[in-house]
Amino acid sequence: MSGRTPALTPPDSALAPVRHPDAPAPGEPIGSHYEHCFGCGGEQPHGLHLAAKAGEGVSVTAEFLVRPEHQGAPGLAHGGLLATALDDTLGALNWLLRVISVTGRLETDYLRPVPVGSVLHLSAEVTAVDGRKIYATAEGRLNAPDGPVAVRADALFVEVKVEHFTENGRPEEIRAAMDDPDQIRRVRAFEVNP
Ligand SMILES: CCCCCCCCCCCCCCCC(=O)SCCNC(=O)CCNC(=O)[C@H](O)C(C)(C)COP(=O)(O)OP(=O)(O)OC[C@H]1O[C@@H](n2cnc3c(N)ncnc32)[C@H](O)[C@@H]1OP(=O)(O)O
Repeated sequence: MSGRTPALTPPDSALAPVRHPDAPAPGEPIGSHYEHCFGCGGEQPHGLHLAAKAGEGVSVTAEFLVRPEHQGAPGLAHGGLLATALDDTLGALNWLLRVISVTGRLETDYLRPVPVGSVLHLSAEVTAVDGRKIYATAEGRLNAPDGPVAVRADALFVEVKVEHFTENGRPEEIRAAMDDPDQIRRVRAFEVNP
């Protein structure tokens, strides 16, 4: 059973997404947006360590090795972590559009169990943009880019300013991020663009 709610169907006024001229080239690694991110950060020992790459158009791919720390049932990935993997892959699309956006809504279909030891091959693409609203879709395939689809999602991301983080994040982490030249460089990549 699957299907998406009307909130995830772009309105007639929505436009086709446009790849930003400074987006990473197809095949180029995108890198983590924050080293402590549970999805893609290198500093999270039990995180998913997703490694995303730019695709063609406004799309990305990523891989997720399911480790024992990611179990829900014995030997199987936890569904919430699979949603995290989809969410974080969708979040990497920010680099193709060169806007900062956050998940407003994420609807996930679980089609097959995902065993520990599997590599989930994820892909995501923006399907439409309507003002601040970014409509996107993602899927995860088992053990090969053309393997069986195990999970899929439709999502609505909403464009935000950097103040979304600086005004809402816990001050300790915000201060540390502001003191980290690499983090500032990442955020500036968005700010210098229209
Ligand atoms: C110094 C450090 C810097 C660090 C720099 C890091 C940079 C790189 C970060 C990348 C990160 C990615 C990581 C992975 C993706 C996450 O996991 S993001 C984390 C999870 N998401 C969140 O925490 C978001 C929490 N929600 C919110 O903050 C607010 O609800 C939102 C989503 C920003 C929207 O609030 P808002 O800005 O007040 O906008 P609002 O007017 O309510 O909505 C705008 C439009 O969207 C629609 N909308 C909003 N929510 C929904 C919804 N749930 N369903 C349907 N429609 C909706 C509204 O109906 C409205 O539509 P229109 O009326 O315009 O037609």
